[in-house]
Amino acid sequence: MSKLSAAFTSGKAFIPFIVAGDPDKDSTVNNIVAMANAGADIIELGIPFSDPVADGPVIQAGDLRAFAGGISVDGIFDIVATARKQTARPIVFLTYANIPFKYGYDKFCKRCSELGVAGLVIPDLPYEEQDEIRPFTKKYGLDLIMLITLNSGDRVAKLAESAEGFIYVVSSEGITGERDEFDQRLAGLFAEIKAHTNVPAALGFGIHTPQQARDLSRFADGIIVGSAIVELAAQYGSKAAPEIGKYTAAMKAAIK
Ligand SMILES: O=P(O)(O)OC[C@@H](O)[C@@H](O)c1c[nH]c2ccccc12
Repeated sequence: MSKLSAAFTSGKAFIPFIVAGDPDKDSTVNNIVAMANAGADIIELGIPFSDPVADGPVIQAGDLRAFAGGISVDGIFDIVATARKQTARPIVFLTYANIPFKYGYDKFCKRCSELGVAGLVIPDLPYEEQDEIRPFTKKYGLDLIMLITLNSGDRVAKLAESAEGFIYVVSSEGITGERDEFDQRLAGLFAEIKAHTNVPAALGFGIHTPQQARDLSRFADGIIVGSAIVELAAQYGSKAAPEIGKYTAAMKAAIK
């Protein structure tokens, strides 16, 4: 079984997101280790990008802090290598398609597999263009994470059937960021996905409170949170690890 799918076997999974290099490499390592020690089941590490079309203001600000700290893709690989000495928890990259393309698909995926990065979430990679990178994710044993939204319509079946690791269900239209209400149709979307695959499906976009996480995990196999954590990184800077750890523990406890 894929390492990512296995992270869902002992209950609901909590999947926190941070921006790599926000505000520097050492802090990112500390934040990864804090989230792992606090019970994160998978860690989603964002590779900052100059044109992050799906990122809301909180994550864009994290990207800018990371750029100001001089982050690079190789610097991000260094972060993972250092974190790996302290935790074996699965890591996935959230990356826009241009980054592995420019780095070179083969070299990028090879480096990921050497460091134990288990999968890639590529929000701007259309289903029809997956074939460009899939030979390389396959070659190096990485899971290519499918994104499914309420607007996926009749593509839900083929997306679910080609899924590996886990499925990222996007809760809402638009950009990342905290929300107070969620679409009533989400439970039905999960049911539809489950009719096509046994690959676990996690929900992200807008979730920030333990109560929301608890409610939504009635039908979602996992809960993904980004902006609320990146906000802690903004507030506490290089001293954010204990705060991020506390938040992770509270969210994990809510969905257990
Ligand atoms: O920030 P939120 O609303 O908690 O959503 C998670 C999200 O940040 C993270 O998974 C993510 C960051 N950038 C993205 C771009 C597309 C899809 C998802 C993401």
